[in-house]
Amino acid sequence: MLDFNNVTVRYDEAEDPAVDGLTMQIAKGEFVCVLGRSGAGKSTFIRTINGLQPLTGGSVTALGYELGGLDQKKLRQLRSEIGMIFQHFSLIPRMTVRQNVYTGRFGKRSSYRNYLGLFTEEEKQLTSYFLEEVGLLPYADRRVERLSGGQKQRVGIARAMVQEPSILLGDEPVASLDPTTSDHIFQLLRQLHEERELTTVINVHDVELAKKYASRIIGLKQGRLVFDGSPDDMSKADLDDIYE
Ligand SMILES: Nc1ncnc2c1ncn2[C@@H]1O[C@H](COP(=O)(O)OP(=O)(O)OP(=O)(O)O)[C@@H](O)[C@H]1O
Repeated sequence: MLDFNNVTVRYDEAEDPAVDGLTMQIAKGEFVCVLGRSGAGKSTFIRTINGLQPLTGGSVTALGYELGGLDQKKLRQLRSEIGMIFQHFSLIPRMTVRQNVYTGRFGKRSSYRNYLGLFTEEEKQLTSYFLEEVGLLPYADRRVERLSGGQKQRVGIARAMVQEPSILLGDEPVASLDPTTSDHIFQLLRQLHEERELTTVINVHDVELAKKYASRIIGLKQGRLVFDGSPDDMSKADLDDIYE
């Protein structure tokens, strides 16, 4: 499903690489949480999966395609298979909940249809279905700027899901939310992960959330893999090593 082969990313002028020779595979159906200190390379790693982050060395293969070697059309097609949710939601505040969720379909449609805002009956139903799944159907016509942080992230999740992705990525999706809301969001993500048979990779700062919801935990430190195992395998010493 995802294959990382000696992946290295070095930003211009940085002394050390942000991701340093990462080699591993992620299989279909895994729910992976990525842990690490601030600056450990988690966001950079996540962004290599949808081709947002150019590599300095190595290769990433997603769904059988090596990301580095794709033309624009194929890259767009592959990206439409990969949903992403963000820490700061990345929504359009003045648009309604439903309009924001529709934008998740854009990668799957012609620019012409996007420009005219033409949506098929099936796309409308899909949008309503996921708004119901995330508990926001009653808010469908409300502007996003009038929602709470937790509700905004539910919009972000619905937007990713209408894309009908096979892979779901999350870059600190609960870092701006309180602990109870964060737990509810993870519960929802895990539920959708099972229902839609996704492969999920999420960066998270909260170790307890990772232990509760992940099937596999990856620990990064200075861009290197220092832990890779199930939540049950992760000892206090492993955690100390990741965060020291
Ligand atoms: N656009 C950039 N240009 C230069 N250096 C960058 C850039 N983005 C990240 N870095 C550096 O790369 C390293 C890894 O950053 P990254 O954002 O991937 O870490 P992170 O683990 O996601 O951190 P955080 O938890 O704070 O979001 C850091 O040293 C950071 O300063």
